[in-house]
Formats: sequence, structure tokens, C-alpha cells
Amino acid sequence: MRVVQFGEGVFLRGFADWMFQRLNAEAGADIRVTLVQPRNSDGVARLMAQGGRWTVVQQGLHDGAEQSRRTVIECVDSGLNTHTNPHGFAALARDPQVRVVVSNTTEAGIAWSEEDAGLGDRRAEVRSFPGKLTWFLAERFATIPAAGTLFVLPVELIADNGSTLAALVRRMADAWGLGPEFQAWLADQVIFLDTLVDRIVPGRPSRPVELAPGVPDAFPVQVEWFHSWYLRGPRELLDVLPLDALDLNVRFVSDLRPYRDLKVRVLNALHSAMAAAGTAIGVESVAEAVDHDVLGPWLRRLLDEEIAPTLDLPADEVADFTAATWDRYRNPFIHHRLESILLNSSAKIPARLGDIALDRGEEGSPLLAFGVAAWLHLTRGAGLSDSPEVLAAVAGLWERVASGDLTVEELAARVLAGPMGAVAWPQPFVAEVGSHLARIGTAGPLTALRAVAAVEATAAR
Ligand SMILES: NC(=O)c1ccc[n+]([C@@H]2O[C@H](COP(=O)([O-])OP(=O)(O)OC[C@H]3O[C@@H](n4cnc5c(N)ncnc54)[C@H](O)[C@@H]3O)[C@@H](O)[C@H]2O)c1
Ligand SMILES: O=P(O)(O)OC[C@@H](O)[C@@H](O)[C@H](O)[C@H](O)CO
Repeated sequence: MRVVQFGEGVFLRGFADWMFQRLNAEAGADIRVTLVQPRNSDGVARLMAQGGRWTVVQQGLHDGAEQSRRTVIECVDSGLNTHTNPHGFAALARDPQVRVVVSNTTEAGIAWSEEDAGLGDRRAEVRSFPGKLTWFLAERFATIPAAGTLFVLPVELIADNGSTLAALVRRMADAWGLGPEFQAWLADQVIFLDTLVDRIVPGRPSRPVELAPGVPDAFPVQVEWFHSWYLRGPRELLDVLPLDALDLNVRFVSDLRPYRDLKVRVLNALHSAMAAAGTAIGVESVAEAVDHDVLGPWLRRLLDEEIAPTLDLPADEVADFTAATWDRYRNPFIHHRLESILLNSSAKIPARLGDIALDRGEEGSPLLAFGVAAWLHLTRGAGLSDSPEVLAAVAGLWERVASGDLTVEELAARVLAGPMGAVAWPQPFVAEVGSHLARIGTAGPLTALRAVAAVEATAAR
């Protein structure tokens, strides 16, 4: 069985490929993978120059003990770039061995492309991931329509990832005039599952890794011990991809929403909040942040008082996840830099914190609001990696604050209504962000955080 994998990033290499490799080695599966470069770069080519092999270094705390395992990934036997090898891609679509597609193209990849929609049958020119997948499926339909059900498993961290991708493919097919026969085949023979993944994959390990004695590995991936993959869709997937053959943490559920809320509101929201507040007070990593004597209590109170009450799952399930999250944050093997989590916060903050603020509504969420205020404070200086348009708009507002034309509270309100207005932030929340931002400006971020976390100055650093 062959998997077509759109994406060669660290996450898929330390998650899906790690599972496929273990299924082959430990459960007798025969899973081969072809890597497809989602954008026109040389990532796949460089991996294939190393034989399509790399090491996954898995380290963390599990069952109260330190665990460590190395897995050399050997299930990838081919790779291609649709931009430089369109014929190879079309040939891949004609391979009846292909029964599964996986993808991770970041939150930006599952998006409509008007340019691709206008290409008609000039398929080889497509640029977007949904465009490439539609081209792949059109070729499969035209040549091997009876090759068996194809399962599509996107892992991008957006709600309803599979359903959204399916809708984009249907729309692209319409734009290309592929006709009702294709749409009927698509509905019958291609199953898009919604999925939710969880594993912290910070990138390459801090120490050099060898593929074999004397053979350096240029592409090793460090992963934590924990992993989970929740799937919404038919269990028939297991007939072609036996994810149940090992002790993998893979679960079929009828509704992903409560699990997505749990993961995004606890792990990702706290990550984004601590990345902003921690950076503002000079803390470098996740592990340092949770053990910091001001940041740590603030994060704990934020979780217990403002996030946990918004979750729609049994209390013990929430408690188990949050306890595990704290252990994962403290993973002594991983130096997860706040700076990398801070990347693109203007989009991540609404996506990760927005629903919490909305659910809190009139009740307000002053602890959460501090995370947003800390990020706004950071925009005052240079050095953030984020959308240039957003940074330019916020910089313009800071200039008006400097000239006395705007208060910091007004700046907060304008940013939350404009560049970060993907969420209709409740008014009490906007006011809380504004007053934190003002206090950060006058007292400094550490003193302001100490006040909001209710940590006595004498007890703090
Ligand atoms: N690393 C983690 O801990 C982790 C865990 C769970 C989920 N994720 C999700 O994975 C994503 C990041 O992936 P990664 O950690 O492998 O990083 P990465 O930078 O190593 O890989 C990113 C991949 O996305 C592709 N890509 C980027 N923009 C694209 C676009 N506009 N269209 C198509 N493809 C595009 C790149 O070519 C590359 O293959 C994030 O969006 C995150 O939400 C990451
Ligand atoms: O990958 P990013 O940069 O979008 O976000 C950083 C982390 O919050 C994220 O990668 C988590 O580690 C991951 O979502 C855990 O499953």
C-alpha cells in the first residue's frame, strides 16, 4: 500500500511517518510513502538525496520515568515536486497501490486559489495544495476509477480540516468543468476524514545524530513521547492503514469538537499566551516559563479559572489532559523556544484564544487578556516574525500613541477590531487588554504580570 504525503515538514516526519515506520517494523505492515513537495522548494529533493531516511528522536516523561527511543524512518521510497516533475505526479495518480493521502501544509495550505481555479486543464501549472489534490484525483478518476477507496487524512490544525479540504476540491473540480461523473466518483470513492493531531515537535534535536556509525543525519527530528491522532470518519480506513495494529494513540470519535477545544484551549492557547508574556519578561523556553515564579502561577490560574470552565468534557478528562500538558511542557529533553511559538501570533492568538474570550463573554478573562496585552507590548519594538501588513498597521498606531493622538487603550481596541479582528472580541475583554497594556507601559511587564497573577513581589524573582 502506498501513501502520498503532501508535506515534508518536521511534524509529519515525526508523527505520521514515525507511525508508518513502526507499523512496518513491528506489525508487519507494508506501507510505502511518496513525499510530494507542497510548495516549490527543494525540501523533498534534499531529503531524497539522503535516501529518504532520517531519525526520529523521541524523548520525554512517561509513566513517571524518562523514556527515550530512536527510530530510523525507512518507509519513504520516493519524492517529487509537481512543479519540476508534473509527469511523475500524474503517474503517481495512476498507481493503484495508492490508497491513502496525508497532508500538513500549515493552516495556510487549505485555502482557495482563484489563480488555480482559472487554469482549466492546464493542471501542471497549479500552485495550491487543494489544486494539486484535485489534479491528482482527476487523473485517478480518468485512468483507474475502480482502484478502490482513497482515504484522505489532512492533519492541518484547522477545524473540520477534511470536510474543508473536500469542499475546496469539489469547488475546484467545478471550476475546471470536471462534470457530474467526477463529482459522483469523488463522493463515492474518496473519503476525507476530519482529524486532530497532538504531538510537540520542536524541530531538530540539539545534538548531532547519525543515521549509522559515521553517517551524519542532516534531517533528524526531535519529538516528545506523547502523541494522539483523533479521527472522524469510517473505520474502514484501518483495512488499508492498520493504525490499530500497535499501541498507537489513535482514536475514532463521532465529534472532534470537544477534543479540539481541549487541545487548542489548553495546550495551544497557553503556549501562545506564555510565548508573549514570557518573551516580554525575558524568558526563553516553555519549560522555564511554567517553572517561573510569576509566569507559572499566572498560567496555572489562567488554566483553572478561565479556560477549564469553558470546556465541555468530563472534569476528570480535563484534569488528566491538563496534568499531562504540564508534564509535556516540562519535558527536560526539549528546549521549546518561546520565540518559535510566537511566530505569526497575530493569526494564532485569535485562533487559539478567541473562543475562550467569547465563551467567557461578560464575565471577562483578565488573566487571558494579559497574554494579548503582552503581545501588543512586543509590537512596540522590532524583531517579531509576523504578517508584515499586521506589523505595519500596529506600528502606525503606536506612532499615533507616541504623538499623543491615541491612548494605549484605544490602540488595543483598534488592533482587536482590525488586524486581529477575526474574532468579535467581547467588550470586557477588549477593555481588560487595554488596561493591562497601559499598566505594562507604566510599571513594566514583570510588575504588571505579578499584579495580575496575584504573586507577591517578595515571593517573586
Ligand atoms: N511542530 C509541531 O509541534 C506541530 C504539532 C501539531 C501540529 N502542527 C502544525 O503543523 C504546522 C507546521 O508544520 P511543521 O511543524 O511540520 O513545520 P515545517 O515548517 O517543518 O513544515 C511546514 C510544511 O508546510 C508546508 N507549507 C507551508 N506553507 C504552505 C502553503 N501556503 N501551502 C502549502 N504548503 C505549505 C511547507 O512546505 C512544509 O512542508 C503548523 O501549522 C502547526 O499547526 C505542528
Ligand atoms: O506549530 P505552531 O508554531 O503553530 O505552534 C506551536 C505549538 O503550540 C504547537 O506546535 C504545539 O506544539 C502542537 O500543536 C502540539 O500538538
